[in-house]
Amino acid sequence: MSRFLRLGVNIDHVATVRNARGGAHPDPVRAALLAIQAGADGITAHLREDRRHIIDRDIERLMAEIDRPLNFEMAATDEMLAIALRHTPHAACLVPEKRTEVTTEGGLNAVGAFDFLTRPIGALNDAGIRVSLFIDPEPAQLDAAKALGAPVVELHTGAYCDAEDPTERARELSRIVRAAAHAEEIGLECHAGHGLTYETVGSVAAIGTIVELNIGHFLVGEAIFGGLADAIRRMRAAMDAACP
Ligand SMILES: CC(=O)[C@@H](O)[C@H](O)COP(=O)(O)O
Ligand SMILES: NCC(=O)COP(=O)(O)O
Repeated sequence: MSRFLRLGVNIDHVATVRNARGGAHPDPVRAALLAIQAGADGITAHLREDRRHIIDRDIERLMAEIDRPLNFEMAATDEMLAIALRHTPHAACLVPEKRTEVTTEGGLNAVGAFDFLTRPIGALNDAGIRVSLFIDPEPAQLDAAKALGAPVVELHTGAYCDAEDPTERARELSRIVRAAAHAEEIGLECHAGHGLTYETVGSVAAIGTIVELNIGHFLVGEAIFGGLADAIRRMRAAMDAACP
């Protein structure tokens, strides 16, 4: 039997389209419910400090209306920590944020921001929220995550997905493979995500120590052409086909 790899569907960019007109349509919570029906094992939503896509009310509604784990992506700020502690989602994934970036450009610097991260990680752990750190696939970052008491890391797959040159893509994939092996060696649960597509997902899904993938932007884009449920089912099939 193949191993089970969870698919978390990120609905941020349903909210991007909604916010383009400032109204209520398309509703990201409706998208989350549809994603679950289509096979999502969890929902991921990133409440950015500038609220460019997901807004506070979306998080309140997701907590009330979905019956699958919510992975709440957040910057490690006092404001976001208070929101996480108020809602107590299943998981909180700490991500770096820059106001001017178009998307999350790199991983959290768990090594450099070690002292700064100690308090929010401790508070989330104490509240029973499963803490994950969104980091680049670097062993030193995983070691810092472990030392900080985070039980989970999510490896940033953006550099691998964005690489156009096959040699560079292979190099980026090996970094992910090595980091995922290191996660198992030091006892961290390993997730991955960012920029994954039908084309790039297989090589990451094939890494046996990764147990969850979080995928959003590509699925929302594909939904324009064939519907969200169909895109999720195709992604699930691509993951299953690659699972050892
Ligand atoms: C941390 C991460 O990877 C997600 O937040 C996702 O990329 C969607 O949000 P943005 O596109 O706004 O970064
Ligand atoms: N943490 C990664 C995520 O949730 C989805 O990233 P993307 O597929 O929207 O790039």
